[in-house]
Parts: sequence; C-alpha cells; structure tokens
Amino acid sequence: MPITRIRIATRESALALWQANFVKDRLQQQHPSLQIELLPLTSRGDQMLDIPLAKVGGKGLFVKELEKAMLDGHADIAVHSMKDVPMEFPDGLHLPVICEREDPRDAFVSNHYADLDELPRGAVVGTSSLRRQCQLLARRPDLQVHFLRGNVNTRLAKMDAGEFDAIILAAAGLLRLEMHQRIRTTLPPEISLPAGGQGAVGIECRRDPELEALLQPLHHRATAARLAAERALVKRLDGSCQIPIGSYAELDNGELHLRGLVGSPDGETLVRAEARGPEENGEAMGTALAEELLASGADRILAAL
Ligand SMILES: NCc1[nH]cc(CCC(=O)O)c1CC(=O)O
Repeated sequence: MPITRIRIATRESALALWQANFVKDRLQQQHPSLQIELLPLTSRGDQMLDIPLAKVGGKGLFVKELEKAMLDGHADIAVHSMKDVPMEFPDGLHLPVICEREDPRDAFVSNHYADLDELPRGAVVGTSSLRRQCQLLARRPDLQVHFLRGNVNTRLAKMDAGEFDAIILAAAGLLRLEMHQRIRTTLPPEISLPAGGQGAVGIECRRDPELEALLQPLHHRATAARLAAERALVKRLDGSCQIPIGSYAELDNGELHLRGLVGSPDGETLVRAEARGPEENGEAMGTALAEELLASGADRILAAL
C-alpha cells in the first residue's frame, strides 16, 4: 500500500515545533496529496531543565521519546536538531536526510554590550554548554560563567530579568524564531568553534525505501558532507555526553576544511587541530583529526572530566 500519510514526531519547544513545521511545509510542497501531521511529545531532556544535561543522561534524552514513538508505530518520522542527535540509532531506524544548514555559529546576546570584548571585568555570562564556557574563558578568563538551560525563550527571559550580562545561544535558533534582532554579534569559529551539527536539522525514520524516497528531496548534500566530518570527530572522542568539543567543517569547491577543539571547562587548556581533504572523505577525516587531537593532549583533558 503506498504511503498516504506521514506523522512527524517532534519536541514541544518553539524551536522544535518550528523545525517540524519547516519539514512539514517542505514535504507538502514536494507531495501535495500527502497527509502530514505533527505529533508533539514531551522529552525527558525538556522536563529536567534545572539539571546539567550530562547528569540526566546526555543529549540522547531529546531524541529517545521520539524514537520510541516511531518504533511503537505512533509516528513515521522525527525531526531533530543535528547537534542533539546521538551517533548510533536503534535497530530499524536511521537518519537518511539532513536539510540545508542555517547559520552554524554561536551568537552573543546581550541587552547592554555589543560584543564579548565590551563586557566589563567579571561580567556574568549564561550558558550550560561546556564547549561555549571553555572558549569564553580561554579568551576572557575574568568572566563568570553561570549555568543556564531551558528553551530559547526561557533563557532570554532570564537575561532580560537581569540574571546575566550576556548569554550565548546558537544563531540558528534565534534566526528561525525570527529573533535576529537579539543577536549582537555572531562569534566567528576562531572565537567559538561550533558544536558538531549545529544549525542543521535532520530527519530520522524507519528503514523503509518508500518513506525515504518521499523525504529525499529535502536532503542537502553539502550540509551532509560537512556533518559527516564533524560527527565522525565527535564520535571518535566520545559522542554521548556533554564535553567541551568543538567540531566544524566548511566546504569550498569540493574541499572540506575541518577544525576540531577539545578544552578544559576552565578554559586553561585548549587543544586545536585542523585538516583539509576531499568532500567524500569526511568521515575518515573526522576520525583522523580526533586521533590527532587525542595525541596532542585531548586524551588528558577528557580523562580529567
Ligand atoms: N542543545 C539545545 C539546542 N539544540 C539545537 C539548538 C539550536 C539550533 C541548532 O543548532 O540547530 C539548541 C539551542 C542552543 O544551542 O542555543
């Protein structure tokens, strides 16, 4: 029986719903007669916002409920922020489609200061990402980095209430939610190397050739090539838990340029490496660069966490 309906499992945050609706609209454009529905679900990662992500079980929390819905037959596909997607998928599921990337950079958000360098000594910056914390402190050891989790609106409200002089968020989330005016500066990769997959949305689904064929027009090859390299690096270094790893690839005329970073949370030790190579070799490149990082001291940083 041909597929006539697709049910999209999604988290309930404004950003997740935006992303699910984006996929829904693009699918509908491709297949006007297809019936497409959203199935909003509460994920455990969203329920436990006051606890560091690494302690409640890592990134996988955001995707587990959605995967369960697909395995139980309540949903057909799930839309994820690629930054939150683990390296392995349960039996029967895979992630064949990665959509074109939005701005992958971190954004500096503040009501009083235009840039990181304008922050006064000892200013309080909110983020719960060890990757962001480590790079902030490497550049500005005087700053106080305070814990901040929650969805984009919650984080902004806390800053507006005066709890933070500035916060760091993914530019992509703000742009999607039409809050570009909140971005005072986007931090270049030299200052804040993004997380692997940041700014890209992926579609996970059952292993089903017919379903996959329907989704295929949404796949963006250049984004997928970049993420293959970024994710291979992260996978070789750890994958699951929240540790200070930056992994960012650019693609220029068929050549990948991959940069990796591992740091200590206090920003005192930072190991960087980079590599260039053909577009098709992203995965091998990511693994090799991870090994180079480990050999250059990242192994000691990770062991100390
Ligand atoms: N970890 C939460 C998360 N997962 C994806 C995004 C932003 C959107 C994206 O990277 O595509 C965010 C929020 C943030 O980091 O500010």
